[in-house]
Amino acid sequence: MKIYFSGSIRGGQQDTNLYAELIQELKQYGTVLTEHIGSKTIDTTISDKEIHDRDVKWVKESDIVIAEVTVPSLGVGYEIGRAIDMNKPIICLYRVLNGKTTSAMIRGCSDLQCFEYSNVAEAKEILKKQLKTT
Ligand SMILES: O=c1[nH]c(=O)n([C@H]2C[C@H](O)[C@@H](COP(=O)(O)O)O2)cc1CO
Repeated sequence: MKIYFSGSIRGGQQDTNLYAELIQELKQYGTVLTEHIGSKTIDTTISDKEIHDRDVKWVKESDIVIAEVTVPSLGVGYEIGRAIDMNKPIICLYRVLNGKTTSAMIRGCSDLQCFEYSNVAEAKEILKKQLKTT
């Protein structure tokens, strides 16, 4: 199974270590196409167009998209929208921080599965349950 993991980069990298942990967990279920999202080092050798075209190609290739959407990110929202158009199964994970929840355009979308969690162990449990049945 090819997994497209989506998480904020330019939207803010405060959750990068959490993404790395989730990516590590996801590797037991398949190949994660986007391991770089779990690293704070941003690749400056490729252009924005190259990033965009590569990532859309990876979304197309993927069997499932898993997005951590706690940190609002234009890129993550865009990838989710493109994945919906491609009829991909999509799982969104988010935490409620300081009473702020995620966008209604994500939580209210019936084309994806959205789960709230509060710690990594809970996120791993959700992934285990969902990926066994996907
Ligand atoms: O350098 C990058 N590499 C990359 O793969 N992306 C993709 C993957 C992420 O899921 C998403 C993050 O978007 P943003 O940078 O707008 O937060 O976009 C985004 C950037 C920078 O926008």
